Amino acid sequence: MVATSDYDEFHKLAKRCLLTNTLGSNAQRRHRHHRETMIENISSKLHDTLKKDPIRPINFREVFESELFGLAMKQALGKDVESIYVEEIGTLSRKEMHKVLVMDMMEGAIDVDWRDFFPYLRWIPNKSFELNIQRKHFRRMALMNALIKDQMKRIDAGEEVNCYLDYLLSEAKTLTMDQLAMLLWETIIETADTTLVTTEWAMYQLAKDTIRQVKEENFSQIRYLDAVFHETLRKHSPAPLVPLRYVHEDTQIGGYHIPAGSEIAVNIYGCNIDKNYWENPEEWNPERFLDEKYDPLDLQKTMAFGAEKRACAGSLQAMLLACGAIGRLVQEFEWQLKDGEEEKVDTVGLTSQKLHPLLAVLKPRN
Ligand code: HEM
Repeated sequence: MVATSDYDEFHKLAKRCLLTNTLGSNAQRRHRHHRETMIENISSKLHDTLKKDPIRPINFREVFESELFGLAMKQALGKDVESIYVEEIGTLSRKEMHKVLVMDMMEGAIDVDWRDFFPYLRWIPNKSFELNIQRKHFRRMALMNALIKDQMKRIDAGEEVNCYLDYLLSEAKTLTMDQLAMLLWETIIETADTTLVTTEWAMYQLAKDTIRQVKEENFSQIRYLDAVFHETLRKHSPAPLVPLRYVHEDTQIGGYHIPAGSEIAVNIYGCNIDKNYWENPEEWNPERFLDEKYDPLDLQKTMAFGAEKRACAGSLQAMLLACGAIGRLVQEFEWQLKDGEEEKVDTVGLTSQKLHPLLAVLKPRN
């Protein structure tokens, strides 16, 4: 039997808390004002920039990334912190915090240790690799601890905010400080990365799409927005590989013998562009999801969120954030790629982010 990844008591506690306070449907309803503020801020930043220079291409990522990080911080800690003094590393601005908590960790996840390709040489030290990972981990933990301590002062002063930190402190009292820091950090990095990647690819596809001539009316239809979201996830899966699954017993898959003790990964990207399943899989075509065979409420139309017990806990949040932003941005502006942008489809990093940030020329619609 191939079991899903280990699913122990700690994992169950963590996932239950995360869904109850932050990512489940009731929780997402409570966090609606954060989403509305985020989209409002993005819209006014874009309008302000265009007022100053209407023909200058906009770097969409710069605006969206900063606002999404703010939402992640509010959801996790109750506050979008502008700067913080961390005893071990000094004072960090908001941009530096984003680097320590998100960018450095995403880079670290794909750092290659050459010894993985030559396991019999594992005894040779690879000091620079190890030091680099340790340094990133050290900075992340130091910053998370400082952020938590700061917010604990607020909580001790009797101020209650509906955020994940407050919830964990009152409902999961057995957590160690390190566990608390890691659980909070996990929601920050997951909120701040994959949703950005998906929204940026969706806006690229929409801005490029001269055939469909993106119409404002389409985007007041939830069904069309949903189709754009899922088609973007299919074509540009931000998690191309599902985390490893541990094989508990000898088994057969697709004619291959898989011995107990192996670890296997599922190629999500492969499933999402499989010609046996999708018609013209290379084409970005949201209309395919308007077919009645797809339930608009089903978040698992593609393999992008994984499957079974370990399936993504944040799929609802990702959908609400991305669809909310895409709908509003298309209703407010006409989008056109800057000349030469069309060919820029290379990806980078663990989550297949667009290598070149999307540059588009925007025109406010009345
Ligand atoms: C478009 C956006 C996203 C995509 C494509 C995505 C994809 C995935 C995938 C493929 C997995 C692994 C599933 C498996 O092992 O079967 C996963 C796990 C997870 N994701 Fe997401 N994710 C997204 C957004 C988010 C967001 C916004 C959050 C929350 C802040 C989140 C939280 C999680 C968590 C907590 C897990 C681990 C679940 C577990 O181990 O039980 N994800 N995600």
